[in-house]
Amino acid sequence: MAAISGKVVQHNLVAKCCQQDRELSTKYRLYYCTLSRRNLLPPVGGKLAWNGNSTMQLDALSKSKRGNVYCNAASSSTAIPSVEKSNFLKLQNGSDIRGVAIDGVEGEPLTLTETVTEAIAAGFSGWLLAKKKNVSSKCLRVSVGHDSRISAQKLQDAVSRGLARAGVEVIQYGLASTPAMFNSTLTENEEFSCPVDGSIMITASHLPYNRNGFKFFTSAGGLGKPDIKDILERAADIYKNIANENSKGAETAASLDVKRVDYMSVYASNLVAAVRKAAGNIEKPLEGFHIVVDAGNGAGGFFVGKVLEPLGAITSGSQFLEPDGLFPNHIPNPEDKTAMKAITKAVLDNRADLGIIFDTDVDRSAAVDSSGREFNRNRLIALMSAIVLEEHPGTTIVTDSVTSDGLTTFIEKKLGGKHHRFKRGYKNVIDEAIRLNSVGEEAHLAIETSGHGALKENHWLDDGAYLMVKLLNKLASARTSGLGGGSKVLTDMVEGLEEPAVAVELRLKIDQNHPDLQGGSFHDYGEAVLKQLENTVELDAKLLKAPVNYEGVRVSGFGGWFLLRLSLHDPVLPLNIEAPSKEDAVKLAHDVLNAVKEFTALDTSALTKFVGV
Ligand SMILES: O=P(O)(O)OC[C@H]1O[C@H](O)[C@H](O)[C@@H](O)[C@@H]1O
Repeated sequence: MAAISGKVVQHNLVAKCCQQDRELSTKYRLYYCTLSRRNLLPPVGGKLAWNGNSTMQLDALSKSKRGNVYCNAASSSTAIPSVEKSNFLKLQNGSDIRGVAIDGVEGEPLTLTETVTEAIAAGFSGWLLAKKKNVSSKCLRVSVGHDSRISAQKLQDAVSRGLARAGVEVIQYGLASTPAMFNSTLTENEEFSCPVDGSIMITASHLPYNRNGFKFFTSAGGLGKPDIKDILERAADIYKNIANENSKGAETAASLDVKRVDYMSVYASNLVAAVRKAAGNIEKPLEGFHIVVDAGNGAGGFFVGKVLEPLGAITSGSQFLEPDGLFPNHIPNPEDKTAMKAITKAVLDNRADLGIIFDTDVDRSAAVDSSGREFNRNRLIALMSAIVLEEHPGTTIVTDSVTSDGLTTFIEKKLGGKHHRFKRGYKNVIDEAIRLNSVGEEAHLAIETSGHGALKENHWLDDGAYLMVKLLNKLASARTSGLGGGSKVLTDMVEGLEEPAVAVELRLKIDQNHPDLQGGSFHDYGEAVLKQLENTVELDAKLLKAPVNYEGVRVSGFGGWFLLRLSLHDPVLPLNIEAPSKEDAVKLAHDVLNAVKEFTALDTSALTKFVGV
């Protein structure tokens, strides 16, 4: 790891100067930075040494609440396998990176090795540097956090090494939530080394324990698909060098100095402040409310001790708050039926006023009222829309494509807002809301049935915890205005939302190796299936194609609707059906089956089973 032992230590020291640049008054800045750079000594025996005095002086001047930690600079001393560029590109999952980080699951070979991770982090540094024109890499700082996965520590160290290669200052947050990581690019607090120039969250959301991945942020928000591709291309280019250096690891291992900051406390205190402010600056606006949290052993446990308790809530009965990357209790996912059952049971068993559940990295959430009624999917969107439309009458609510017709009626007829049903994908929904505002259409909420949601007032931060803060504000303010306690105020807000008797999602796989693809991509094949369905629908008088639709084929009929579309990530066509009865749902499913049955690479068995053929 020659480069680490030389360049990294040097860069790290110089980066430290840049941080001091931000902290020190002009008078001292030049002196200390010049001093420490001057005292940098050349490599000795494969390692780099420097005169500790200047660093100590700098450290003494720093008021950061942090500790210095040392990662092993080299990950291994064995030969590192080569990785093709195409394999790097396969790690892209929409606007995230996802891969296998733990070996041992049959058919799932390791793709996110430490060296690959290092290369990706170095690729991000390169991308960031290219964005921040006229800034030296040595003046960039990047925060790194992770969820509760068992590969988290290993990848955090690898990310840190990759960043440090480029001379970027690394600030580790340890266990953190995805929204907190984005927030660290916006927070103005030099004591905590904020704002950072970029941020990396190590997470694979609700996926199985062996997976992991990365989300990247700057103050402009989460990176988009083209940025991720750019980072992976850069990573593929750098990989070979890193692998060569890492293969020499044992002889040249050195220590990498990174900072550790308890940023989750800063982030959580902002949430506490938001609730206090909304309640008229009351210290404990939730006093007497019993609220249980289910963190599913992900990163959301902080919400109990750092948010609810300081606000005065009783939190007994909260469960699965301890991080455990094997997720032994249930999948941390508000879309998962078992997970929703678990929080509902906790609410009922504890006679709590409200239940809150988060996904692994806390960018998604759902709630349960005191009677056990779930606020997730369309109902959570209805509730959030009611809250936001009280504050911003007439505003547009942007949602994903699988939202119900009943939700549109509720938002438009009952709440007097406008429902803009867009595409699936939290980033698509948020970007669309930002676009609408930029062309003069006011939109304050972008939210998905998956439990992702972002508000304009919160910098369009995709934040499950902030969604829950909006519910807490409502509880607290209802009581202040004498409307009584409990979660009835929330339940009343979704009164009138029409809900279908049947709502299903069937996921139809495309076999990518099937001869019917004729060497083409699953994407093209999926598009051909959709075109065929569209043509069939046009000839059927009982079916009506949605006049405005942004993805797939959405059709009304038999008192309900269906949407067939391409998955954002997988060779899959998800089919959503909602209908007033099973019989009507089956009729809709039948029409889809008849239209697509000639596509032999499409696995329609779920559909066949549903229609009972
Ligand atoms: O298109 P699908 O396979 O149904 O996946 C769509 C979903 O993928 C991820 O989970 C994203 O975080 C969601 O924002 C998105 O809605």
